[in-house]
Amino acid sequence: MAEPQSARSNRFNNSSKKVRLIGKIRGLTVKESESLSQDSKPWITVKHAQGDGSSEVSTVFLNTEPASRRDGYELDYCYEQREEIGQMYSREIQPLISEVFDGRNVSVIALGARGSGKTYTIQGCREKPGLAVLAMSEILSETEKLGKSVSVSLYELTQEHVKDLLNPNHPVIQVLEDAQGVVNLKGLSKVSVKSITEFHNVYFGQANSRSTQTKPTDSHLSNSVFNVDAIFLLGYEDPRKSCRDENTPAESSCKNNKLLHALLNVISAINSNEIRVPYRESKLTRILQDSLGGTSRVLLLTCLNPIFCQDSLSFMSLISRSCRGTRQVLTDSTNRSQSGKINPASLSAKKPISHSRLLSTKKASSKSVNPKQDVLSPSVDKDLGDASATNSDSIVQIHFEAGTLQITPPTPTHTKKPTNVDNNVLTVLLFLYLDSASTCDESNTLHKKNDGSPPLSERIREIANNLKSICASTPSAVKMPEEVVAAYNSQSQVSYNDTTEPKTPIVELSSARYCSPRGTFTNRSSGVKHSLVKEYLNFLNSATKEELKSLKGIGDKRAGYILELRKESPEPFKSLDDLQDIGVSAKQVKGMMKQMAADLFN
Ligand SMILES: Nc1ncnc2c1ncn2[C@@H]1O[C@H](COP(=O)(O)OP(=O)(O)OP(=O)(O)O)[C@@H](O)[C@H]1O
Repeated sequence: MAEPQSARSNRFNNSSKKVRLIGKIRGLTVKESESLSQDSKPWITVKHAQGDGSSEVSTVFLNTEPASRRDGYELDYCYEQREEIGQMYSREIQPLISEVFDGRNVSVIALGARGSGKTYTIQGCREKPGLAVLAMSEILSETEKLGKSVSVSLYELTQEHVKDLLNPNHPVIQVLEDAQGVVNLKGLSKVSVKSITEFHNVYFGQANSRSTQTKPTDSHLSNSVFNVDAIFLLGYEDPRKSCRDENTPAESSCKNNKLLHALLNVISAINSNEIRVPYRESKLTRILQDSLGGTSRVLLLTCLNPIFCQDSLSFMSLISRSCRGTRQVLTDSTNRSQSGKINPASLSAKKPISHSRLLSTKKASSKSVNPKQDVLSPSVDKDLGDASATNSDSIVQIHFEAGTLQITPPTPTHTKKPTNVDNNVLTVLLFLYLDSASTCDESNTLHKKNDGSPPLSERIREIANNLKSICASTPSAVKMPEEVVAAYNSQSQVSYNDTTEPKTPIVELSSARYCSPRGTFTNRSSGVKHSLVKEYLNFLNSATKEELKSLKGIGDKRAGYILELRKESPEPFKSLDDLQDIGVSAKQVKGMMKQMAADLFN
């Protein structure tokens, strides 16, 4: 089943893309097969063709209502229903594993709507192992040959908190960044695995193996450890749908989609070679920073439902936008900001683009650079026997972080970034699971009226009063003594009448805005705005927990999280953008600032 090594290497080494985007249309379940009539046409069709150079491309057509409309999206390759997981593995994953052993980080990220086959593809079941299990099997075999060992960590990301699932108490793990910018999950448990059975036991959550082997520092991991991360995200859901669906908390969907958007924004930025990659948008992307950036390879696997699914359609559109810097699928420019960043608010209104538009966009921007990839994602919290029995809300994503043969030995702190030198150590295996039960409680309180007297408001009011008094005590016109005016006029071509403030003749302001009353007012207002923002950030960087809680939009959890961030870095809030790290959106920030400014006049 495996391809020859030369063929495998070519597929990746010749690629200049940073992110490889592939699709997989899942097979039909028995129930689906029974319910489909013989003559029903598939809603997805795929056309394979030769792309630029020797690469192949697949165009995925989604037949939507009305029946005449067909939307096409271009992927690097799309695996059809008949194509087995084993084929995908040997074409896509196996070559990456070789690269992992050559020292490159690789991420495989599976995304898709509910029921699109992510779990089946990544995790599989005992009879039909998925990509992650096949990959682990190969990694174990390779590391054994090299005399290395593999260890596993398992964690979940809930409401931006990382919890250690291998510790029975599920403690919250701190995400720390050291002076070199290396992200560490402090104290995360690791379990050594020597066989695929042991891996299964850990991966599928068998309690015995967890309770007996979990220690943050495991002595037999001290010298020969291979590092793999697995990330499991929740499935994408169209926000409009979750609002109508009583079984799906809209907040949960919104929170999960936010993480997905943050991830896709990062991928988009990487893909477009942007200088600033927004890793700080979420804890997820901060954790993944080392796995996605640099020379890492990223394989994005989009899973598709074989039966019409609105979420799959929306998701295709979303994913195509995030990857358009490299591979052009159809893109909808109306849903993107100028920077190319995905605007979460626009996602519910996405409109797939026509095929012709897609193809023309592609021509314009199909040049890309180094690809990267990382891991695979399995679902983690349910019985292992049947993929369908696993977590129901999944999107996505597994991620194998690959180390290199020369990596520093693991310490009690899990170090994700492979370093380059001396020790014969690969790295660790992590699993990350995003909790579908997360809520947006705190963000919902952002605009609620708070009866307390926020200390920050008081401080801002004080600043405003000081500014007012300064303005009031500064006359707009100063009457100059006559002798001064006369002396000045005698030396200058410029003459002043006796009611004007002295001015320096050589200074000419380029715009009337600066000297008009309106201009002066605008300048002063922006100064006040700047002071207000600065004071607000100072406050977040220095206030006590109780003081923080007196602010609108900051509850107990968020205040606690701010204190955590301050432990990681003394001044975590340098701009209002940094508030996104505590789950406050740009829109909410704006609302808070407006409210604060309005409070000054109350
Ligand atoms: N290739 C396939 N052949 C047959 N059945 C499949 C295939 N892929 C997936 N299925 C079945 O389709 C259903 C949905 O798949 P799966 O649970 O993997 O989707 P998912 O994307 O992980 O769903 P969720 O987001 O709800 O977790 C399951 O019953 C699974 O067994």
